[in-house]
Amino acid sequence: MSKPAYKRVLLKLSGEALMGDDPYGINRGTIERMVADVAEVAKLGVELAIVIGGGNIFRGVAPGAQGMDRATADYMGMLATVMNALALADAMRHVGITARVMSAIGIEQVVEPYVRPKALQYLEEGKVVVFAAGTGNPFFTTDTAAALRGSEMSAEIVLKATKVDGVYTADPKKDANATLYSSITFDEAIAKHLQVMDATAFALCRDQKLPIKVFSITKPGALMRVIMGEDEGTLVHV
Ligand SMILES: Nc1ncnc2c1ncn2[C@@H]1O[C@H](COP(=O)(O)OP(=O)(O)OP(=O)(O)O)[C@@H](O)[C@H]1O
Ligand SMILES: O=c1ccn([C@@H]2O[C@H](COP(=O)(O)O)[C@@H](O)[C@H]2O)c(=O)[nH]1
Repeated sequence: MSKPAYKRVLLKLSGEALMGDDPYGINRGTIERMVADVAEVAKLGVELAIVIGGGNIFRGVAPGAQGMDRATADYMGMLATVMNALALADAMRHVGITARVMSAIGIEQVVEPYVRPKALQYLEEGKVVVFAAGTGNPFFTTDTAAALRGSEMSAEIVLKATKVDGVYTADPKKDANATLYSSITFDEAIAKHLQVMDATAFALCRDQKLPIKVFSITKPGALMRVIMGEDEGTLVHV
């Protein structure tokens, strides 16, 4: 069997994808399918650092957050990612994968704080590290957290596992004529205002020369094909 294309990756898992067909929250079957994909990769010996989004929970509370102070709402969003991270780590435990959750905001009774050398040690030990609470700062996103933690962990690539199968000329959920890029430069993605990731995340990855692969988390076998270096999704590069 051929070898994985990467030794260490930063996997950004869509929070919104976790709700499956439910209106919000965590769909059991969906998280189990995601974890099965992750477990397959972890068992190959690929070091996995994961950042999880919060759209599945935050979308549920968003109507109540209307008119709120932005920073307060953002802290609520970050807390949503902590819940997802705990659920993800627990689902991994069920399939025999050891995961450690590290939070960017201090809630030490619940999860350990993010400490870079400790996270690196866990990865070297073969544990999956789930980074919760994004960057720990309001006005950012978990995509930027993925770019940040990917850089800090010296990952070879950021894998954005989302609800669409790559980067399109426009949002494919809104424009039926949008076409898929097989690759695109960071500068082009930023200049064209492609909203699949925020510009801060693109800019940080560009400056760190950290490529991004955007692919579908719902497409069976897509994560494994990406890990094996096969043609899947869109590569965003310098
Ligand atoms: N040019 C584009 N190409 C592809 N997707 C795009 C584009 N523009 C906008 N999108 C939208 O971006 C979404 C993915 O990004 P988004 O950050 O919203 O979600 P996520 O990362 O999957 O979820 P979460 O934020 O909960 O983790 C896609 O579902 C798609 O509808
Ligand atoms: O560094 C961060 C990361 C996230 N947030 C807030 O959390 C929600 C959920 O994250 P998604 O990236 O949208 O999944 C986000 O909308 C922000 O409100 C943050 O403030 N800082």
